[in-house]
Amino acid sequence: MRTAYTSDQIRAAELALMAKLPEGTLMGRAAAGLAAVCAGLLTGVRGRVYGSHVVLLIGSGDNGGDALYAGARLARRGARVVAVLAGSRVHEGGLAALRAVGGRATDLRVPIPEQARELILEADLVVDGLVGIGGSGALREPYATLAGLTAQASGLVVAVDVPSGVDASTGGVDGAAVRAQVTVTFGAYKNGLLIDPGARFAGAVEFVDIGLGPYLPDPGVAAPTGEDVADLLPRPGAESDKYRRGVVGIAAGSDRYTGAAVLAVGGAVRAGAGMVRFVSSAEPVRLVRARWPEAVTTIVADPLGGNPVEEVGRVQAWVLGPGLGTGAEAHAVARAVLSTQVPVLVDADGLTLIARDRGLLRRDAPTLITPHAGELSRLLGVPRERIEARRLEHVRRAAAELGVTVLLKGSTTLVAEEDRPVRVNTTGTPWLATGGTGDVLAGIAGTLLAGGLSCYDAASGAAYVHGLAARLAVRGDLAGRAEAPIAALDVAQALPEALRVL
Ligand SMILES: NC(=O)C1=CN([C@@H]2O[C@H](COP(=O)(O)OP(=O)(O)OC[C@H]3O[C@@H](n4cnc5c(N)ncnc54)[C@H](O)[C@@H]3O)[C@@H](O)[C@H]2O)[C@@H](O)CC1
Ligand SMILES: Nc1ncnc2c1ncn2[C@@H]1O[C@H](COP(=O)(O)OP(=O)(O)O)[C@@H](O)[C@H]1O
Ligand SMILES: [K+]
Repeated sequence: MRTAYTSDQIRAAELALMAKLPEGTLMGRAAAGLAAVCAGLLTGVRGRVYGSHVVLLIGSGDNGGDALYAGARLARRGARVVAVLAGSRVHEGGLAALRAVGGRATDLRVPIPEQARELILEADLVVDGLVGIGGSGALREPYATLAGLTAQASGLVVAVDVPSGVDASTGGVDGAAVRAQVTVTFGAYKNGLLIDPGARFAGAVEFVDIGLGPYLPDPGVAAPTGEDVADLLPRPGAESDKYRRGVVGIAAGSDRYTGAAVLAVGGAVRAGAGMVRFVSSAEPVRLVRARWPEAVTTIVADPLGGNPVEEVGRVQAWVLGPGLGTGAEAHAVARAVLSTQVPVLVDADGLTLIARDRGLLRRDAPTLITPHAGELSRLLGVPRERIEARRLEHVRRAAAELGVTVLLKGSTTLVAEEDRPVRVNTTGTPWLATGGTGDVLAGIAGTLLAGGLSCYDAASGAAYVHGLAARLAVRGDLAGRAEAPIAALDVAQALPEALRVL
Protein backbone atom coordinates (compact mmCIF):
# COMPACT_ATOMS: atom_id res chain seq x y z
CA MET A 1 0.00 0.00 0.00
CA ARG A 2 1.43 3.36 -0.95
CA THR A 3 0.38 5.84 1.72
CA ALA A 4 0.03 9.60 1.36
CA TYR A 5 -0.24 12.52 3.77
CA THR A 6 -1.20 16.14 4.22
CA SER A 7 1.41 18.89 4.54
CA ASP A 8 0.69 19.19 8.26
CA GLN A 9 1.23 15.49 8.83
CA ILE A 10 4.53 15.61 6.97
CA ARG A 11 5.70 18.73 8.71
CA ALA A 12 5.02 17.19 12.14
CA ALA A 13 6.95 14.07 11.19
CA GLU A 14 9.82 16.16 9.86
CA LEU A 15 10.00 18.14 13.07
CA ALA A 16 10.16 14.96 15.13
CA LEU A 17 12.91 13.52 12.94
CA MET A 18 14.88 16.77 12.72
CA ALA A 19 15.03 17.01 16.49
CA LYS A 20 17.26 13.91 16.44
CA LEU A 21 19.60 14.98 13.66
CA PRO A 22 22.24 17.65 13.17
CA GLU A 23 20.86 20.77 11.49
CA GLY A 24 20.68 20.58 7.73
CA THR A 25 20.77 16.79 7.54
CA LEU A 26 17.32 16.44 6.00
CA MET A 27 17.83 19.16 3.45
CA GLY A 28 21.14 17.54 2.56
CA ARG A 29 19.43 14.21 1.97
CA ALA A 30 16.66 15.84 -0.02
CA ALA A 31 19.06 17.82 -2.20
CA ALA A 32 21.29 14.81 -2.85
CA GLY A 33 18.28 12.76 -3.96
CA LEU A 34 16.97 15.60 -6.12
CA ALA A 35 20.34 16.15 -7.78
CA ALA A 36 20.70 12.42 -8.49
CA VAL A 37 17.33 12.30 -10.26
CA CYS A 38 18.12 15.46 -12.25
CA ALA A 39 21.54 14.13 -13.25
CA GLY A 40 19.96 10.88 -14.38
CA LEU A 41 17.40 12.74 -16.48
CA LEU A 42 20.02 15.00 -18.05
CA THR A 43 22.22 12.04 -18.85
CA GLY A 44 19.20 10.34 -20.41
CA VAL A 45 18.38 13.20 -22.76
CA ARG A 46 21.84 14.77 -23.37
CA GLY A 47 24.24 11.96 -22.63
CA ARG A 48 25.88 13.90 -19.81
CA VAL A 49 25.40 16.54 -17.12
CA TYR A 50 28.46 18.54 -18.11
CA GLY A 51 27.57 21.63 -20.13
CA SER A 52 23.82 21.37 -19.66
CA HIS A 53 21.76 24.47 -18.96
CA VAL A 54 19.88 24.27 -15.69
CA VAL A 55 17.49 26.94 -14.41
CA LEU A 56 16.37 26.90 -10.80
CA LEU A 57 13.13 28.69 -9.88
CA ILE A 58 13.69 29.69 -6.29
CA GLY A 59 11.06 30.76 -3.77
CA SER A 60 11.71 32.09 -0.31
CA GLY A 61 11.35 28.88 1.69
CA ASP A 62 13.13 25.57 2.19
CA ASN A 63 11.76 24.25 -1.08
CA GLY A 64 14.03 26.81 -2.73
CA GLY A 65 16.84 25.69 -0.40
CA ASP A 66 16.54 22.12 -1.66
CA ALA A 67 16.71 23.34 -5.25
CA LEU A 68 19.76 25.54 -4.59
CA TYR A 69 21.77 22.77 -2.92
CA ALA A 70 20.81 20.37 -5.70
CA GLY A 71 21.80 23.01 -8.26
CA ALA A 72 25.19 23.30 -6.55
CA ARG A 73 25.69 19.55 -6.95
CA LEU A 74 24.85 19.77 -10.64
CA ALA A 75 27.16 22.76 -11.09
CA ARG A 76 29.93 20.73 -9.50
CA ARG A 77 29.42 18.22 -12.29
CA GLY A 78 29.81 20.91 -14.92
CA ALA A 79 26.22 22.04 -15.47
CA ARG A 80 25.67 25.75 -16.12
CA VAL A 81 23.24 26.68 -13.40
CA VAL A 82 21.25 29.88 -13.03
CA ALA A 83 18.96 30.54 -10.09
CA VAL A 84 15.94 32.78 -10.64
CA LEU A 85 15.31 34.33 -7.25
CA ALA A 86 11.60 34.98 -7.17
CA GLY A 87 10.95 35.46 -3.47
CA SER A 88 11.50 38.38 -1.13
CA ARG A 89 13.99 36.18 0.74
CA VAL A 90 16.24 33.33 -0.25
CA HIS A 91 17.79 30.36 1.55
CA GLU A 92 21.21 31.92 2.19
CA GLY A 93 23.10 28.67 2.77
CA GLY A 94 21.81 27.21 -0.47
CA LEU A 95 22.63 30.33 -2.45
CA ALA A 96 26.16 30.46 -1.02
CA ALA A 97 26.69 26.79 -1.89
CA LEU A 98 25.58 27.43 -5.47
CA ARG A 99 27.78 30.51 -5.84
CA ALA A 100 30.76 28.70 -4.36
CA VAL A 101 30.78 26.29 -7.30
CA GLY A 102 30.26 28.89 -10.01
CA GLY A 103 26.45 28.90 -10.17
CA ARG A 104 24.85 32.23 -10.98
CA ALA A 105 21.82 33.91 -9.50
CA THR A 106 19.78 36.57 -11.21
CA ASP A 107 17.95 38.92 -8.96
CA LEU A 108 14.78 39.32 -10.92
CA ARG A 109 12.66 40.77 -8.18
CA VAL A 110 12.04 44.00 -10.00
CA PRO A 111 11.39 43.44 -13.73
CA ILE A 112 11.01 39.71 -13.69
CA PRO A 113 9.33 38.05 -16.67
CA GLU A 114 11.47 38.87 -19.75
CA GLN A 115 14.81 37.56 -18.55
CA ALA A 116 13.28 34.56 -16.82
CA ARG A 117 11.19 33.78 -19.86
CA GLU A 118 14.15 33.07 -22.11
CA LEU A 119 15.96 31.14 -19.40
CA ILE A 120 12.96 28.91 -18.74
CA LEU A 121 12.10 28.35 -22.37
CA GLU A 122 15.61 27.39 -23.40
CA ALA A 123 17.00 25.44 -20.45
CA ASP A 124 17.72 21.74 -20.69
CA LEU A 125 16.25 21.43 -17.23
CA VAL A 126 14.01 23.69 -15.15
CA VAL A 127 13.88 22.90 -11.42
CA ASP A 128 10.79 24.17 -9.64
CA GLY A 129 11.73 25.21 -6.12
CA LEU A 130 9.13 27.98 -5.77
CA VAL A 131 6.97 26.45 -3.04
CA GLY A 132 6.61 23.00 -1.53
CA ILE A 133 4.50 21.90 1.40
CA GLY A 134 4.59 25.47 2.74
CA GLY A 135 2.50 26.74 -0.16
CA SER A 136 -0.99 28.04 0.54
CA GLY A 137 -3.65 29.33 -1.82
CA ALA A 138 -3.17 30.40 -5.42
CA LEU A 139 0.41 31.25 -6.42
CA ARG A 140 1.16 34.93 -6.03
CA GLU A 141 3.23 36.96 -8.51
CA PRO A 142 5.83 36.61 -9.79
CA TYR A 143 5.52 32.88 -8.99
CA ALA A 144 2.34 32.49 -11.02
CA THR A 145 3.95 33.90 -14.17
CA LEU A 146 7.02 31.71 -13.74
CA ALA A 147 4.86 28.64 -13.16
CA GLY A 148 2.85 29.44 -16.29
CA LEU A 149 6.06 29.71 -18.34
CA THR A 150 7.09 26.18 -17.42
CA ALA A 151 4.30 24.91 -19.70
CA GLN A 152 6.30 26.32 -22.65
CA ALA A 153 9.70 24.99 -21.58
CA SER A 154 11.49 23.05 -24.29
CA GLY A 155 13.55 21.08 -21.76
CA LEU A 156 12.62 18.95 -18.79
CA VAL A 157 10.67 20.35 -15.86
CA VAL A 158 11.32 18.76 -12.46
CA ALA A 159 9.27 19.82 -9.45
CA VAL A 160 10.83 19.80 -6.01
CA ASP A 161 8.66 17.92 -3.47
CA VAL A 162 5.39 19.05 -5.07
CA PRO A 163 4.66 21.12 -8.21
CA SER A 164 4.27 24.74 -7.12
CA GLY A 165 0.61 25.73 -7.29
CA VAL A 166 -0.64 22.26 -6.37
CA ASP A 167 -2.12 21.97 -2.89
CA ALA A 168 -0.04 19.15 -1.42
CA SER A 169 -2.78 18.13 1.01
CA THR A 170 -5.73 17.94 -1.38
CA GLY A 171 -4.54 17.95 -4.99
CA GLY A 172 -6.45 21.20 -5.56
CA VAL A 173 -5.05 23.70 -8.06
CA ASP A 174 -6.27 27.28 -7.92
CA GLY A 175 -4.77 29.25 -10.78
CA ALA A 176 -1.29 28.71 -12.22
CA ALA A 177 0.78 25.65 -11.36
CA VAL A 178 4.03 24.16 -12.58
CA ARG A 179 3.51 21.31 -15.02
CA ALA A 180 6.32 18.88 -14.32
CA GLN A 181 7.43 15.76 -16.14
CA VAL A 182 8.92 14.49 -12.91
CA THR A 183 8.31 15.41 -9.27
CA VAL A 184 10.97 14.43 -6.77
CA THR A 185 9.22 14.09 -3.45
CA PHE A 186 10.85 13.71 -0.05
CA GLY A 187 10.04 11.51 2.91
CA ALA A 188 6.50 10.49 1.92
CA TYR A 189 3.93 10.91 -0.81
CA LYS A 190 1.71 13.94 -0.50
CA ASN A 191 -2.02 13.48 -1.21
CA GLY A 192 -1.85 16.05 -3.99
CA LEU A 193 0.63 13.93 -5.96
CA LEU A 194 -1.93 11.13 -6.31
CA ILE A 195 -5.20 13.03 -6.72
CA ASP A 196 -6.28 15.13 -9.69
CA PRO A 197 -6.10 17.87 -10.68
CA GLY A 198 -2.75 18.01 -8.81
CA ALA A 199 -1.59 14.58 -9.93
CA ARG A 200 -1.74 15.67 -13.57
CA PHE A 201 0.80 18.41 -12.85
CA ALA A 202 3.20 16.12 -10.98
CA GLY A 203 4.08 13.77 -13.85
CA ALA A 204 6.08 10.75 -12.77
CA VAL A 205 6.80 10.84 -9.04
CA GLU A 206 10.27 9.89 -7.79
CA PHE A 207 10.46 9.17 -4.10
CA VAL A 208 13.52 10.11 -2.04
CA ASP A 209 13.71 8.47 1.37
CA ILE A 210 14.91 10.91 4.02
CA GLY A 211 14.12 8.65 6.98
CA LEU A 212 10.65 9.96 7.79
CA GLY A 213 8.91 6.57 7.84
CA PRO A 214 8.87 5.88 11.60
CA TYR A 215 7.52 9.35 12.35
CA LEU A 216 4.54 9.33 9.99
CA PRO A 217 1.01 9.08 11.45
CA ASP A 218 -1.80 6.85 10.12
CA PRO A 219 -2.42 7.92 6.53
CA GLY A 220 -5.58 9.64 5.33
CA VAL A 221 -4.99 8.40 1.80
CA ALA A 222 -3.66 5.09 0.50
CA ALA A 223 -3.12 3.65 -2.96
CA PRO A 224 -3.26 -0.15 -3.19
CA THR A 225 -0.53 -1.74 -5.27
CA GLY A 226 -1.07 -4.64 -7.67
CA GLU A 227 0.17 -6.97 -4.97
CA ASP A 228 -2.35 -5.59 -2.46
CA VAL A 229 -5.15 -6.12 -4.95
CA ALA A 230 -3.98 -9.62 -5.89
CA ASP A 231 -4.07 -10.50 -2.19
CA LEU A 232 -7.67 -9.25 -1.90
CA LEU A 233 -9.15 -11.02 -4.88
CA PRO A 234 -11.05 -14.22 -4.25
CA ARG A 235 -9.63 -17.25 -6.08
CA PRO A 236 -11.54 -20.52 -6.37
CA GLY A 237 -10.24 -23.41 -4.30
CA ALA A 238 -10.60 -27.14 -4.90
CA GLU A 239 -13.87 -27.15 -2.94
CA SER A 240 -15.43 -24.20 -4.78
CA ASP A 241 -18.70 -24.36 -6.60
CA LYS A 242 -20.51 -21.60 -8.45
CA TYR A 243 -22.66 -20.67 -5.46
CA ARG A 244 -19.77 -20.46 -3.05
CA ARG A 245 -17.77 -18.37 -5.51
CA GLY A 246 -20.55 -15.82 -5.42
CA VAL A 247 -23.74 -15.20 -7.33
CA VAL A 248 -24.20 -11.60 -8.40
CA GLY A 249 -27.63 -10.22 -9.24
CA ILE A 250 -27.79 -7.44 -11.80
CA ALA A 251 -30.90 -5.28 -12.06
CA ALA A 252 -30.16 -3.08 -15.04
CA GLY A 253 -31.32 -2.02 -18.47
CA SER A 254 -34.71 -1.03 -19.80
CA ASP A 255 -36.36 -1.13 -23.17
CA ARG A 256 -34.86 2.27 -23.82
CA TYR A 257 -31.32 1.60 -22.50
CA THR A 258 -30.12 -1.89 -23.30
CA GLY A 259 -26.36 -1.49 -23.75
CA ALA A 260 -25.58 -0.68 -20.13
CA ALA A 261 -27.05 -4.02 -19.09
CA VAL A 262 -24.94 -5.95 -21.58
CA LEU A 263 -21.80 -4.15 -20.37
CA ALA A 264 -22.50 -4.58 -16.66
CA VAL A 265 -23.19 -8.29 -17.15
CA GLY A 266 -20.01 -8.53 -19.24
CA GLY A 267 -17.95 -6.95 -16.46
CA ALA A 268 -19.38 -9.39 -13.95
CA VAL A 269 -18.95 -12.50 -16.13
CA ARG A 270 -15.39 -11.63 -17.15
CA ALA A 271 -14.35 -10.69 -13.60
CA GLY A 272 -15.09 -14.27 -12.56
CA ALA A 273 -18.53 -14.41 -10.97
CA GLY A 274 -19.68 -17.87 -9.92
CA MET A 275 -22.94 -16.98 -11.59
CA VAL A 276 -24.68 -13.87 -12.87
CA ARG A 277 -28.43 -13.55 -12.44
CA PHE A 278 -29.82 -10.80 -14.62
CA VAL A 279 -33.26 -9.29 -14.16
CA SER A 280 -34.88 -6.75 -16.47
CA SER A 281 -37.58 -6.22 -19.07
CA ALA A 282 -37.83 -8.33 -22.22
CA GLU A 283 -35.53 -6.48 -24.63
CA PRO A 284 -32.43 -6.15 -22.43
CA VAL A 285 -32.89 -9.76 -21.38
CA ARG A 286 -32.94 -10.82 -25.03
CA LEU A 287 -29.72 -8.91 -25.73
CA VAL A 288 -27.93 -10.09 -22.62
CA ARG A 289 -28.79 -13.70 -23.45
CA ALA A 290 -27.46 -13.25 -26.96
CA ARG A 291 -24.15 -11.72 -25.78
CA TRP A 292 -23.62 -13.54 -22.49
CA PRO A 293 -25.22 -16.97 -22.53
CA GLU A 294 -23.55 -17.55 -19.15
CA ALA A 295 -26.07 -15.27 -17.43
CA VAL A 296 -29.27 -16.67 -15.97
CA THR A 297 -32.04 -14.24 -16.83
CA THR A 298 -35.45 -13.30 -15.50
CA ILE A 299 -37.94 -11.11 -17.32
CA VAL A 300 -40.05 -8.84 -15.15
CA ALA A 301 -42.90 -7.61 -17.25
CA ASP A 302 -44.58 -5.51 -14.57
CA PRO A 303 -42.32 -4.32 -11.74
CA LEU A 304 -45.26 -2.52 -10.15
CA GLY A 305 -47.34 -5.67 -9.92
CA GLY A 306 -45.47 -7.38 -7.04
CA ASN A 307 -41.89 -7.80 -5.80
CA PRO A 308 -39.88 -7.57 -9.04
CA VAL A 309 -36.85 -9.49 -7.75
CA GLU A 310 -38.63 -12.23 -5.84
CA GLU A 311 -38.40 -14.76 -8.66
CA VAL A 312 -34.72 -14.19 -9.35
CA GLY A 313 -33.29 -16.70 -6.88
CA ARG A 314 -30.56 -16.29 -4.29
CA VAL A 315 -27.75 -13.83 -4.86
CA GLN A 316 -24.90 -12.73 -2.59
CA ALA A 317 -24.82 -9.15 -3.89
CA TRP A 318 -26.71 -6.88 -6.25
CA VAL A 319 -25.72 -4.36 -8.89
CA LEU A 320 -28.53 -1.87 -9.35
CA GLY A 321 -28.95 0.86 -11.87
CA PRO A 322 -27.07 0.91 -15.21
CA GLY A 323 -29.64 1.81 -17.87
CA LEU A 324 -32.48 1.08 -15.46
CA GLY A 325 -34.43 4.27 -16.18
CA THR A 326 -35.74 6.58 -13.52
CA GLY A 327 -39.53 6.19 -13.67
CA ALA A 328 -41.96 4.50 -11.29
CA GLU A 329 -41.05 1.01 -12.51
CA ALA A 330 -37.34 1.61 -12.00
CA HIS A 331 -38.11 2.98 -8.53
CA ALA A 332 -40.01 -0.21 -7.69
CA VAL A 333 -37.02 -2.30 -8.77
CA ALA A 334 -34.66 -0.12 -6.73
CA ARG A 335 -36.85 -0.42 -3.65
CA ALA A 336 -37.03 -4.19 -3.98
CA VAL A 337 -33.27 -4.60 -4.45
CA LEU A 338 -32.39 -2.22 -1.63
CA SER A 339 -34.83 -4.03 0.68
CA THR A 340 -32.75 -7.21 0.46
CA GLN A 341 -30.26 -8.16 3.16
CA VAL A 342 -27.25 -8.47 0.85
CA PRO A 343 -24.71 -5.83 -0.25
CA VAL A 344 -25.95 -3.59 -3.06
CA LEU A 345 -23.92 -1.52 -5.52
CA VAL A 346 -25.89 1.47 -6.83
CA ASP A 347 -24.76 3.06 -10.09
CA ALA A 348 -26.04 5.34 -12.86
CA ASP A 349 -29.86 5.61 -12.92
CA GLY A 350 -29.92 3.98 -9.49
CA LEU A 351 -28.07 7.05 -8.23
CA THR A 352 -30.66 9.37 -9.72
CA LEU A 353 -33.34 7.38 -7.93
CA ILE A 354 -31.60 7.63 -4.55
CA ALA A 355 -30.88 11.34 -5.10
CA ARG A 356 -34.64 11.81 -5.35
CA ASP A 357 -35.54 9.40 -2.58
CA ARG A 358 -32.78 9.19 0.03
CA GLY A 359 -35.01 6.89 2.08
CA LEU A 360 -34.00 4.08 -0.29
CA LEU A 361 -30.57 4.06 1.39
CA ARG A 362 -32.03 3.26 4.81
CA ARG A 363 -31.05 -0.39 5.08
CA ASP A 364 -29.01 -2.70 7.29
CA ALA A 365 -26.83 -4.44 4.70
CA PRO A 366 -23.81 -2.65 3.17
CA THR A 367 -24.25 -0.24 0.26
CA LEU A 368 -21.66 0.91 -2.27
CA ILE A 369 -22.42 3.80 -4.59
CA THR A 370 -20.33 4.49 -7.71
CA PRO A 371 -21.05 8.03 -8.93
CA HIS A 372 -19.09 10.20 -11.32
CA ALA A 373 -18.81 13.86 -10.35
CA GLY A 374 -22.10 14.75 -12.06
CA GLU A 375 -24.01 12.08 -10.18
CA LEU A 376 -22.36 13.01 -6.89
CA SER A 377 -23.28 16.61 -7.58
CA ARG A 378 -26.96 15.64 -7.56
CA LEU A 379 -26.54 13.61 -4.39
CA LEU A 380 -24.74 16.34 -2.44
CA GLY A 381 -26.24 19.44 -4.05
CA VAL A 382 -22.73 20.71 -4.88
CA PRO A 383 -21.73 21.90 -8.39
CA ARG A 384 -19.90 19.31 -10.45
CA GLU A 385 -16.85 21.56 -11.00
CA ARG A 386 -16.40 22.01 -7.27
CA ILE A 387 -16.41 18.24 -6.79
CA GLU A 388 -13.82 17.78 -9.53
CA ALA A 389 -11.64 20.51 -8.04
CA ARG A 390 -11.86 19.00 -4.52
CA ARG A 391 -12.40 15.29 -4.97
CA LEU A 392 -10.93 14.19 -1.67
CA GLU A 393 -13.10 16.49 0.38
CA HIS A 394 -16.30 15.56 -1.44
CA VAL A 395 -15.82 11.81 -1.53
CA ARG A 396 -15.26 11.89 2.24
CA ARG A 397 -18.27 14.10 2.73
CA ALA A 398 -20.49 11.79 0.67
CA ALA A 399 -19.44 8.74 2.68
CA ALA A 400 -20.16 10.57 5.95
CA GLU A 401 -23.46 12.17 4.91
CA LEU A 402 -24.93 9.15 3.16
CA GLY A 403 -23.51 6.49 5.48
CA VAL A 404 -22.38 4.31 2.54
CA THR A 405 -19.13 3.41 0.79
CA VAL A 406 -18.49 5.79 -2.09
CA LEU A 407 -16.45 5.16 -5.23
CA LEU A 408 -16.03 8.47 -7.05
CA LYS A 409 -15.15 7.94 -10.71
CA GLY A 410 -13.23 10.24 -13.02
CA SER A 411 -9.63 10.91 -13.95
CA THR A 412 -8.72 9.93 -10.38
CA THR A 413 -10.95 7.27 -8.86
CA LEU A 414 -11.31 7.50 -5.08
CA VAL A 415 -13.00 5.15 -2.61
CA ALA A 416 -14.17 6.48 0.74
CA GLU A 417 -15.69 4.83 3.77
CA GLU A 418 -16.00 6.47 7.16
CA ASP A 419 -12.97 6.03 9.43
CA ARG A 420 -10.86 4.43 6.70
CA PRO A 421 -8.14 6.02 4.58
CA VAL A 422 -9.46 7.17 1.22
CA ARG A 423 -8.19 4.73 -1.39
CA VAL A 424 -6.79 6.14 -4.63
CA ASN A 425 -6.65 4.10 -7.79
CA THR A 426 -3.37 4.28 -9.68
CA THR A 427 -4.28 2.31 -12.80
CA GLY A 428 -6.54 3.50 -15.60
CA THR A 429 -6.04 5.66 -18.67
CA PRO A 430 -7.79 8.69 -20.14
CA TRP A 431 -8.99 6.34 -22.92
CA LEU A 432 -11.47 5.08 -20.32
CA ALA A 433 -13.40 8.30 -20.82
CA THR A 434 -15.86 6.63 -23.21
CA GLY A 435 -19.49 5.63 -22.81
CA GLY A 436 -20.19 2.41 -20.96
CA THR A 437 -16.90 1.79 -19.16
CA GLY A 438 -18.61 2.68 -15.88
CA ASP A 439 -21.13 -0.10 -16.45
CA VAL A 440 -18.30 -2.59 -16.83
CA LEU A 441 -16.80 -1.31 -13.57
CA ALA A 442 -20.13 -1.83 -11.80
CA GLY A 443 -20.21 -5.45 -13.00
CA ILE A 444 -16.65 -6.10 -11.77
CA ALA A 445 -17.31 -4.58 -8.35
CA GLY A 446 -20.57 -6.53 -8.07
CA THR A 447 -18.71 -9.78 -8.70
CA LEU A 448 -16.18 -8.93 -5.99
CA LEU A 449 -18.97 -8.07 -3.55
CA ALA A 450 -20.67 -11.37 -4.31
CA GLY A 451 -17.33 -13.07 -3.75
CA GLY A 452 -17.36 -11.86 -0.19
CA LEU A 453 -15.23 -8.71 -0.30
CA SER A 454 -16.30 -5.69 1.74
CA CYS A 455 -17.62 -2.69 -0.16
CA TYR A 456 -14.31 -0.90 0.49
CA ASP A 457 -12.15 -3.73 -0.89
CA ALA A 458 -14.54 -4.61 -3.73
CA ALA A 459 -14.61 -0.99 -4.88
CA SER A 460 -10.87 -0.41 -4.77
CA GLY A 461 -10.08 -3.86 -6.18
CA ALA A 462 -12.53 -3.37 -9.05
CA ALA A 463 -11.17 0.08 -9.89
CA TYR A 464 -7.64 -1.32 -10.03
CA VAL A 465 -8.50 -4.30 -12.23
CA HIS A 466 -10.75 -2.17 -14.48
CA GLY A 467 -7.95 0.36 -15.01
CA LEU A 468 -5.41 -2.36 -15.68
CA ALA A 469 -7.72 -4.08 -18.18
CA ALA A 470 -8.22 -0.74 -19.92
CA ARG A 471 -4.46 -0.22 -20.20
CA LEU A 472 -4.04 -3.67 -21.65
CA ALA A 473 -6.84 -3.06 -24.12
CA VAL A 474 -5.34 0.29 -25.15
CA ARG A 475 -1.91 -1.15 -25.92
CA GLY A 476 -2.73 -4.71 -26.85
CA ASP A 477 -0.36 -5.59 -23.97
CA LEU A 478 1.66 -3.62 -21.44
CA ALA A 479 4.97 -3.61 -23.30
CA GLY A 480 5.04 -0.07 -24.58
CA ARG A 481 3.08 -0.49 -27.82
CA ALA A 482 1.27 2.49 -29.30
CA GLU A 483 -2.14 3.32 -27.88
CA ALA A 484 -5.46 2.90 -29.64
CA PRO A 485 -8.98 3.88 -28.63
CA ILE A 486 -11.01 1.32 -26.76
CA ALA A 487 -14.69 0.60 -26.40
CA ALA A 488 -16.26 -0.43 -23.11
CA LEU A 489 -16.63 -4.05 -24.14
CA ASP A 490 -12.87 -4.21 -24.87
CA VAL A 491 -12.31 -3.48 -21.18
CA ALA A 492 -14.53 -6.39 -20.17
CA GLN A 493 -12.78 -8.65 -22.67
CA ALA A 494 -9.34 -7.69 -21.32
CA LEU A 495 -10.28 -8.59 -17.73
CA PRO A 496 -8.97 -12.17 -17.80
CA GLU A 497 -5.56 -10.95 -19.04
CA ALA A 498 -5.54 -8.22 -16.38
CA LEU A 499 -6.25 -10.79 -13.69
CA ARG A 500 -3.52 -13.00 -15.13
CA VAL A 501 -0.80 -10.32 -15.02
CA LEU A 502 -1.88 -8.81 -11.70
N1 LIG B 1 10.97 20.63 6.88
C1 LIG B 1 11.92 19.74 6.58
O1 LIG B 1 12.46 19.05 7.40
C2 LIG B 1 12.32 19.54 5.20
C3 LIG B 1 11.79 20.35 4.22
N2 LIG B 1 12.17 20.20 2.98
C4 LIG B 1 11.71 21.14 1.97
O2 LIG B 1 11.09 22.26 2.54
C5 LIG B 1 9.84 22.47 1.94
C6 LIG B 1 8.98 23.22 2.88
O3 LIG B 1 9.65 24.43 3.14
P1 LIG B 1 8.97 25.69 3.82
O4 LIG B 1 8.26 25.28 5.02
O5 LIG B 1 10.04 26.69 3.96
O6 LIG B 1 7.90 26.15 2.79
P2 LIG B 1 7.97 26.36 1.21
O7 LIG B 1 9.35 26.54 0.74
O8 LIG B 1 7.17 25.27 0.61
O9 LIG B 1 7.13 27.68 1.00
C7 LIG B 1 7.08 28.69 1.93
C8 LIG B 1 7.33 30.02 1.30
O10 LIG B 1 6.51 30.21 0.19
C9 LIG B 1 5.69 31.37 0.35
N3 LIG B 1 4.38 31.05 -0.20
C10 LIG B 1 3.44 30.22 0.32
N4 LIG B 1 2.37 30.14 -0.46
C11 LIG B 1 2.62 30.96 -1.52
C12 LIG B 1 1.87 31.34 -2.67
N5 LIG B 1 0.64 30.84 -2.89
N6 LIG B 1 2.42 32.20 -3.55
C13 LIG B 1 3.64 32.70 -3.34
N7 LIG B 1 4.39 32.39 -2.27
C14 LIG B 1 3.89 31.54 -1.36
C15 LIG B 1 5.65 31.64 1.82
O11 LIG B 1 5.44 32.99 2.04
C16 LIG B 1 7.03 31.15 2.26
O12 LIG B 1 7.98 32.16 2.08
C17 LIG B 1 9.39 21.11 1.54
O13 LIG B 1 8.40 21.11 0.54
C18 LIG B 1 10.68 20.50 1.07
O14 LIG B 1 10.94 20.88 -0.27
C19 LIG B 1 13.21 19.28 2.58
O15 LIG B 1 14.40 19.99 2.58
C20 LIG B 1 13.29 18.10 3.49
C21 LIG B 1 13.30 18.49 4.91
N1 LIG C 1 -9.88 11.14 -17.82
C1 LIG C 1 -10.01 9.92 -17.30
N2 LIG C 1 -8.92 9.22 -16.93
C2 LIG C 1 -9.05 7.97 -16.42
N3 LIG C 1 -10.24 7.34 -16.24
C3 LIG C 1 -11.35 7.99 -16.59
C4 LIG C 1 -11.30 9.32 -17.13
N4 LIG C 1 -12.56 9.70 -17.36
C5 LIG C 1 -13.36 8.69 -16.99
N5 LIG C 1 -12.64 7.66 -16.51
C6 LIG C 1 -13.16 6.37 -16.02
O1 LIG C 1 -14.05 5.84 -16.99
C7 LIG C 1 -15.21 5.30 -16.36
C8 LIG C 1 -16.42 6.09 -16.83
O2 LIG C 1 -17.55 5.73 -16.11
P1 LIG C 1 -18.90 6.57 -16.17
O3 LIG C 1 -18.62 8.00 -15.94
O4 LIG C 1 -19.87 5.90 -15.29
O5 LIG C 1 -19.33 6.42 -17.71
P2 LIG C 1 -20.52 5.55 -18.31
O6 LIG C 1 -21.73 5.93 -17.55
O7 LIG C 1 -20.58 5.98 -19.75
O8 LIG C 1 -20.16 4.13 -18.16
C9 LIG C 1 -14.94 5.38 -14.87
O9 LIG C 1 -14.33 4.21 -14.41
C10 LIG C 1 -13.98 6.55 -14.76
O10 LIG C 1 -13.19 6.52 -13.60
K1 LIG D 1 8.02 22.99 -5.87
